[in-house]
This record gives sequence, C-alpha cells and structure tokens, in this order.
Amino acid sequence: MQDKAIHEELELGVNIDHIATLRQARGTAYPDILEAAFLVEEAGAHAITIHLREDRRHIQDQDVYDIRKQINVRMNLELAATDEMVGIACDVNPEDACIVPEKREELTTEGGLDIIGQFDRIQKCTKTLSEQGIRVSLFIEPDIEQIKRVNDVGAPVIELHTGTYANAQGDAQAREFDRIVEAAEFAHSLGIQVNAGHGLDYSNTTVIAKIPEIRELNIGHSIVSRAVFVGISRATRQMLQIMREARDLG
Ligand SMILES: CC(=O)[C@@H](O)[C@H](O)COP(=O)(O)O
Ligand SMILES: NCC(=O)COP(=O)(O)O
Repeated sequence: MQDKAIHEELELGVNIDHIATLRQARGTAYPDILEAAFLVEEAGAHAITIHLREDRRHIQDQDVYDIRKQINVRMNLELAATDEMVGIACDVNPEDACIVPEKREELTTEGGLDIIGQFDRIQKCTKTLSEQGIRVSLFIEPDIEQIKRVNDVGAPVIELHTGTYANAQGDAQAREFDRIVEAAEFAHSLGIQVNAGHGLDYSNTTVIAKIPEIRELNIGHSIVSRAVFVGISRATRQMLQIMREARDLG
C-alpha cells in the first residue's frame, strides 16, 4: 500500500512523442529527440514520458533505448498490453511503465483501459513488469468500478484519463471534472498513487493540478506545440509554473 498522505508537490512528466512525430513526418534525423529530453530534464521536469506505439508512428525502438541510457530523471514508458511491448519494457527497464489501450486507427488514445473486461491480460502484463522492478501504472477512465479492480490487478499507480475533460466544455466539462475528483479521492483512499494526463494544456491544467490526491501529470502535445514558438525549455518551465501556482507553491 502506498503512503496515503496528500502530496504538496505535483510532478510533471513531459511526453515528447510529438518531437518524434515531426521527425517521422520527413524521415529526417532532426529534431533530435535526445536533445529534447535533455532540455526538458534541465528545465525541471520530473520524468520523460514516451509512448512506443505498436505502429511506431512517432517513437521508435531505438529512441526508447537511447533515452533510457542518457537521461537522469525517471522514464515513464507507455505501452499497450501486448507480449511484444512488455518484452521491450523488460529489456529497457524504465522506472515506470504505463499500460494504455491502443487502437491502430485512432488519432490519439481514445479512452482508458478496460480492466474489468481484460483483467487476465492486464494482470499478467502487470505481474511481468512488476517482477522486473518496474512500477506499473494503468491508464484508466475516472470510473469507480474500474478503480475497484486496480489493487486486484496488482498495479500501485493509475493515470486518470483527462481527455474527455479536456475536450468538453461548460456543464459537460464540470461534470467530467467532478468524476475526476471523485475517482482521485477514491483511488487515493485505497492506497493507489494517482496520476493524470491526456489533453492537458496551458488553460485547462490549473484545476486538475489543484486536486490534492494527484501526484503527477503527464503532458505532451500542448508543451511540444508551445515549444514551436518559445522553445521546449520555456514551454516546460511555463507548465511547471502553472502546476506550482495551482498548489500554492509559487
Ligand atoms: C496514453 C496517452 O495519453 C499518450 O501516450 C498520448 O496518447 C500521446 O500519444 P498519441 O498522441 O500518439 O496518442
Ligand atoms: N498519458 C498522457 C500523456 O502522456 C500526454 O498526453 P498529451 O498531453 O500528449 O495529450
């Protein structure tokens, strides 16, 4: 069981997948993903997050090994619950692995894992990764029924999918926000570490960052997009500042 204390500091994992998207668009050697990882680390991020998709649309296998070798902060590797991906993760040995649902035809991750429907597979992947010493996180919807099964799966961490909140507006967004708060409180009461991410940007992160049970945010697309104009160091620092202000840490 993990410490049930409320965490003052909120950590940021910067997802640098879309640096690789730009590189893969032309098959060039630039932009250099390692340089991005170094700059993000130097700017104060707590982790580098990358998603090795089965279709290899952005991050490539070599990126995972290179980043693993070169960075000093935690690596959070996002992966589908397949034998191939679990094998790569065990070989790379990141500090964290986040199991995410994946559909080849999707534009981006569309929802959370169905822990109830895919219990055996997710439990098997979690066990293999955990035995290797990798801390496993499950990317799920803010759904109480899903959260009830997390401890049975054996994962110490969840990442609440904030995509629906991020894409909604008005009352619908307020309702989804309430679901996230309720899910975070419930998971925390069960001793599960609560992270959150997907679709968070410079205008919708503050309220999520104020939820005291949340320990880490993983944010990528908006930071890489802002980096086009201000550079990735500044874009990372600006997001960290939003998170610190939300926690009243200045
Ligand atoms: C699981 C998740 O939310 C991120 O990995 C996100 O999916 C970024 O990668 P894509 O934009 O390829 O979906
Ligand atoms: N798990 C969420 C993530 O890594 C980043 O998602 P996004 O900010 O690129 O939508």
